[in-house]
Amino acid sequence: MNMPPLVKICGLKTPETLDAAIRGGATHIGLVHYEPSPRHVDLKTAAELRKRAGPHIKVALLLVNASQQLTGDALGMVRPDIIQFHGSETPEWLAVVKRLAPAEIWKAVGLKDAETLVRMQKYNGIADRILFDAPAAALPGGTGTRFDWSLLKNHRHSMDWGIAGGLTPENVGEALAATGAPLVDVSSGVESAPGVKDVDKIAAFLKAAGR
Ligand SMILES: O=C(O)c1ccccc1N[C@@H]1O[C@H](COP(=O)(O)O)[C@@H](O)[C@H]1O
Repeated sequence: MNMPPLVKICGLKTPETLDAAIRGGATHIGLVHYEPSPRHVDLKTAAELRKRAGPHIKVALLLVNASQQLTGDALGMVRPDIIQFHGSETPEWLAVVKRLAPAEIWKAVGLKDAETLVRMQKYNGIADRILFDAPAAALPGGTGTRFDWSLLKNHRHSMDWGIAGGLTPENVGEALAATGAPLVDVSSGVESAPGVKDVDKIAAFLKAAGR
């Protein structure tokens, strides 16, 4: 029997929605610390949610082009299992953080075309996982936009990876069949309004993904 994919529910802001993700079998949750996002949580709230999540689910802290100071403060306060870099962070910066922080390093990459798959090789050996997302628009992510899944069809992955961008309870099965992704990440597809998570949609997404 095929193993179910890893599933990350991102952009959680409340204990109730965190509990729904855990109850439904999510393997990862994400906390967004990026002020322009409707899912932004301050570091105190992120630290409280991180504690509530407990040891059995992996917690990712999402940062976008954060300064050295903010990155250090955020890691010190929240102590995430994973740092998800979702901006234009360089491999050199990720390597510095990797040396200093006891956390996995994930790098989101906006998958525009086949050339992107070549360019992202610069993160090989540095990022612990690549997260393919739609190319950045007004916001660098969390916009509910899909990328062309067929770009990954015959790609030979040299790093651990996953997909994000416009996933919903309705299309996650198709996305998994098209890409064979070992991990799916959703944010706006399980919301009733921007930044407002819906516990029923969280449950439906986890079920549709096979959790
Ligand atoms: O969630 C956000 O607001 C966000 C802001 C800035 C960068 C990334 C963000 N979210 C991540 O984007 C992808 C796709 O999200 P969606 O499902 O299309 O809404 C996902 O990894 C989110 O964690």
